[in-house]
Amino acid sequence: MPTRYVESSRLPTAWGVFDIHGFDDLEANKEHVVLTMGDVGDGEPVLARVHSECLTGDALFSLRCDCGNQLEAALKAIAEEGRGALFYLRQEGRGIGLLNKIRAYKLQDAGADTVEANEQLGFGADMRDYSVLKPMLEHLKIKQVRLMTNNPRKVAALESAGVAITERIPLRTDSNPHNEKYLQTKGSKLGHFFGH
Ligand SMILES: Nc1nc2c(ncn2[C@@H]2O[C@H](COP(=O)(O)OP(=O)(O)OP(=O)(O)O)[C@@H](O)[C@H]2O)c(=O)[nH]1
Repeated sequence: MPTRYVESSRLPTAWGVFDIHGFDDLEANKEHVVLTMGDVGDGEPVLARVHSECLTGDALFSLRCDCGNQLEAALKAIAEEGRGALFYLRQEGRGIGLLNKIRAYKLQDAGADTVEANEQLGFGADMRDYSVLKPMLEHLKIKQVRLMTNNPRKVAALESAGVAITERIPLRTDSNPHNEKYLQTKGSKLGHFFGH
């Protein structure tokens, strides 16, 4: 059973009330959460965001990435519609974890891009596994989504979880001097979409 999510002072209370659902991912030994608003299990397309954990961007306001701004923009869009779901997956650092992401930042400060830094640490460019989405979507009875993302892998992941993507909604936020190269590399090397 979901319980009420109490918004932080960073989210305007005018956005309304989200429910929070917890999911145990026993295989990966992770705990994920989903914030929902409204009736998401009625079979109609659900405005949705699959967001990967980024402690530095989401909680510590780092400008090195676009994560915090995207999280806020997605919650706002859901609140404006009064219905939707935000899947917050514990896949810190594109799946390499927080400490390795910090190591990768050091390599980026020395000139590597975000993909090269992962490779220099012995990881693939993107180590995320989205298989946990299937039981979460089934539990919430979500069958169709309008997905807020620039990432083609997330579109594929949801499709393979058996969900129809009725629309992909780009989620661009303003760049800054600290994340410009990172955003460029996501476009050139990770295939992120830039437009509709
Ligand atoms: N390894 C690594 N991970 C990073 C770096 N910068 C941000 N991240 C992680 O990248 C992930 C970004 O997640 P999302 O914003 O959900 O996804 P995305 O792939 O950018 O796709 P969108 O849906 O278009 O935002 C988070 O897990 C961040 O911690 C980096 O330089 N190196």
